[in-house]
Amino acid sequence: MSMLLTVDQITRRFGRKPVLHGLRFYLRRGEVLGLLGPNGAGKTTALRILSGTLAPSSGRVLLSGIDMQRSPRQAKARLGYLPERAPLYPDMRVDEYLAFAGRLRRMPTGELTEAMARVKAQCGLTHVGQRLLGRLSKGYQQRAGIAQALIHQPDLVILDEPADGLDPVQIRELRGLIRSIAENAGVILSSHALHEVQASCSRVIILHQGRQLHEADLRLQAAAARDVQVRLRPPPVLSSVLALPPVETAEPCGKDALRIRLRKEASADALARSLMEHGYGLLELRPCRTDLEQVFFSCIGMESAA
Ligand SMILES: Nc1ncnc2c1ncn2[C@@H]1O[C@H](COP(=O)(O)OP(=O)(O)OP(=O)(O)O)[C@@H](O)[C@H]1O
Repeated sequence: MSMLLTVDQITRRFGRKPVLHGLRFYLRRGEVLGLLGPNGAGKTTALRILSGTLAPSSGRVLLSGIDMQRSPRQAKARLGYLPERAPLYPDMRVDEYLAFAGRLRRMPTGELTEAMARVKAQCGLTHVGQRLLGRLSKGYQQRAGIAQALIHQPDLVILDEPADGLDPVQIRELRGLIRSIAENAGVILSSHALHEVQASCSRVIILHQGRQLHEADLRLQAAAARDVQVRLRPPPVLSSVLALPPVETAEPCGKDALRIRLRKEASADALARSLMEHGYGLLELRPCRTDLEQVFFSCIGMESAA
């Protein structure tokens, strides 16, 4: 996969106050990268720099190899951006708004009609084209904000706190929409909610006080969530455990104990049954902790139990 976005040692100061300290990361097409951090961590500032609406104090942003500062028009033509406060005009109808967004992107009329139908279908807006933006629910307003960011089929889509203020149903719909966007583009979103990033993103960067403190592949974390530790009597024979249907992988971890990764469709109950059917007594079976929550809270200097 080729590199879609390269962020190279970005810093930013406001007056004498440093707000970002040397951010460095990359993004590939098809990835959803989450910038996770508490309020004031620098997420919005970072996204504004990536979207070309704010200049960095130093460092470079390359989008498909195009330097954002040297060739801003070419670079911006390849990205769609939904700021923290969606740029909506309450007196515009959804169709008028999307047409306006397309004209700002200099799309020819013929192309625009097709593009509007496409983004409305993708964002679930087809039946509200004639509704005023100001009369839509927060969830639909957010969809309209995302639709304007997608109108020109960008390679990179940047969403600042897209789930903020949405109810649980709207959040679930948003997650589906983000997945559909990532089929054709790279996505970066910011959030202060760990569970939101875990649900939507393939990779996460934890930001705190403008510093990039941790980076993790969430697909590996998701697999790790299927890990359990078992202690068995008699002491387990690895090959016999590996042959059990619920088991994807197994490795010894201490006396009479194994760390087992369950197959996607398997449950811990099925594993327990299977082990007992094969003559093992179960002394212990417990889920292995995924450590992202612990890492997040230790990054921001709080205990995870807080
Ligand atoms: N235009 C500005 N002038 C001065 N300081 C600013 C400006 N914009 C942001 N800051 C400061 O930069 C720091 C990072 O702000 P930023 O909005 O990027 O954080 P954030 O992680 O997006 O927070 P939130 O989740 O609250 O939106 C904060 O201390 C903020 O007060």
